[in-house]
Amino acid sequence: MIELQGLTKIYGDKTVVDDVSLRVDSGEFGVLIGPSGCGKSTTLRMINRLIPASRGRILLGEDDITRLPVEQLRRRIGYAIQSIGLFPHWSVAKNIAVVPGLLKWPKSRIDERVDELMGLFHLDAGELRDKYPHQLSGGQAQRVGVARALAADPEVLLMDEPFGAVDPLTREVLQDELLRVHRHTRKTIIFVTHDMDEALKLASRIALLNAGRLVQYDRPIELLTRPANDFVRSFIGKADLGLKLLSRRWVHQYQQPATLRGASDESVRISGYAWEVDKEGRPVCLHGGRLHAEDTQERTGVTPEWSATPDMTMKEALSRMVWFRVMVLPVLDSEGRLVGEVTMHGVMGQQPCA
Ligand SMILES: Nc1ncnc2c1ncn2[C@@H]1O[C@H](COP(=O)(O)OP(=O)(O)OP(=O)(O)O)[C@@H](O)[C@H]1O
Repeated sequence: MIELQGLTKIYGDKTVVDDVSLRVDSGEFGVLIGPSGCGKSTTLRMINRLIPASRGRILLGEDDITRLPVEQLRRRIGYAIQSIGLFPHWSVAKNIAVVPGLLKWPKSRIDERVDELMGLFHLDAGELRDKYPHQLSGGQAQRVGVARALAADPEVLLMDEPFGAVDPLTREVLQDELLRVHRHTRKTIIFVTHDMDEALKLASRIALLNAGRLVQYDRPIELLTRPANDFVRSFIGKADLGLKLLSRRWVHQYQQPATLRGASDESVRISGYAWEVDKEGRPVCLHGGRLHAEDTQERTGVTPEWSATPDMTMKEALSRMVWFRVMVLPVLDSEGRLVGEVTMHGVMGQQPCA
């Protein structure tokens, strides 16, 4: 657990971190986000004691970090940064082993730990152990940087825009890997980014800073649905707030009972469409339910793409509705049987169930 209490940093007459208080519980994935210059990196550097705080306290578990010997702090807090900072003349293995080496672990334990971490990050130890940083791809170098930060099994991992310099595809892969490693290790993470999509994907809690002050500290869904003020609204809402929101919601939250062909004429009249299913309960086609009046085709064959599953995000379901020009998607179980439907009308008007 990391707790910041009234954390403040003043340079000259400028307060760059201003009375920030927040707590990241054990095993949580906290993300610091905000516009350039809002004080994210300065906050992280104070936590790591790379720079001293002007006021306030930082607790690591029960301990005030200013009272911990520096080598204990380095062991308990891992640090990974965008520029990676790998030593260019050291091999991958030696780079990963920096902190265990400082802690004077026996060689056999260090070797074992290096292999374990390379495995965790899908780095082929046979091929890469003795390579030098300039022989790695950007994604591989980032993995080595994060593996190095985890080498001494710290309680907390601080990450300052670690994926800022890699291409978007590699970035997504690295994000997925980090989520997997987080699930596996349950480390407490504090991650700095200025990319809202990255924050929404990774965070269990997001701290939004502006001009050194903490504006809102909340779960991603709360930030999206209950922004504390206009600054939050404009920071998250600039591009595609609605779609971001639907990327955190799931089909099963919007799912309704399907209207079947042969149901009472009244229910078919109200919904304007009905599903025809085969003997096993798999949908065969939809009668009605198209977006446009010119789509006069009465019976529309159901394909695997034109359907949803309960664990699909509503963003993807909506995208499919738009692509197939339909008002409604069948929701299928793993056997392809019709278990419900989601509708455009439901997305617009209905509060999702918990
Ligand atoms: N050593 C320093 N002396 C004076 N001002 C500093 C110093 N270090 C940082 N600052 C100022 O503190 C403010 C916060 O900087 P910081 O690097 O924490 O911002 P950030 O939110 O991480 O920004 P970015 O997203 O651009 O990396 C900036 O205005 C910066 O110019």
